[in-house]
Amino acid sequence: MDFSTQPVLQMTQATIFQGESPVLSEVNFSVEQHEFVFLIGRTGSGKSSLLKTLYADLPLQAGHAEVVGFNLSKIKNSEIPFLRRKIGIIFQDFQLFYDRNVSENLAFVLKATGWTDKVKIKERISEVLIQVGLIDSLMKMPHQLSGGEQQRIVIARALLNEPSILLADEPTGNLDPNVADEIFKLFQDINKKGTAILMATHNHDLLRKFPYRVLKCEKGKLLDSQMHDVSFGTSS
Ligand SMILES: Nc1ncnc2c1ncn2[C@@H]1O[C@H](COP(=O)(O)OP(=O)(O)OP(=O)(O)O)[C@@H](O)[C@H]1O
Repeated sequence: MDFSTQPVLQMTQATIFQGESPVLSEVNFSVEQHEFVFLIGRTGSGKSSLLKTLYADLPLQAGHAEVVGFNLSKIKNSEIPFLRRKIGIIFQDFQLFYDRNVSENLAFVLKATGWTDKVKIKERISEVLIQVGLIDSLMKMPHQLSGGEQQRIVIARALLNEPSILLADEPTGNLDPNVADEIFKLFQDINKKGTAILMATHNHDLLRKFPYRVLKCEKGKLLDSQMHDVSFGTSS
């Protein structure tokens, strides 16, 4: 079987819950390996809840979802770290360890995901830092870096285990417009190298500038620009 033709994630008739309350229902969509997809919708419309369900932070209580080969209805707690190894997760707030330098922040993730060979750990850390343009910051503490640089480290951290998809929740939300553009370019480069991207954003400039596919949370449903006429104007 040629796995490159399999969608990297697929949801069928899913309901996204926060506790007992349904947030989105009849969710049907898939993302292919090469795709860059925006996720939009008003505040509180369910973007973060959908992303959290995809990385098994919220349980899938109804419907079907397959993410990087894991069936979310059947996933065991012990399997969740393996799911997250194949998904890179990027938040708006950086969640770096501020008492460890960049190298230690990245090494922590590698060790926690089963890497033991010190030489390989060092090599992989260098590779991802080169990819995000921050190899010179290897020994710096996070507070010595700008917001944009910290976000690059977070992206480097997400890339460590060569994920099939990056799930990004407002990754440019706290950054100046110029810095946000640079970070966005980095996501595009990563996508061109074959990693799918699903990015929640309120940034209408990005939506206007880049004609990627759009998923929109609206009135408890998920609209897909491949099938529906999705307007950007009401998504903030
Ligand atoms: N931890 C939680 N417990 C209970 N309800 C929650 C929780 N987090 C979010 N909700 C509710 O779920 C709904 C969807 O919220 P969610 O955070 O997914 O929206 P969002 O589209 O990501 O919003 P934003 O753009 O502001 O990040 C909202 O009604 C929200 O109040």
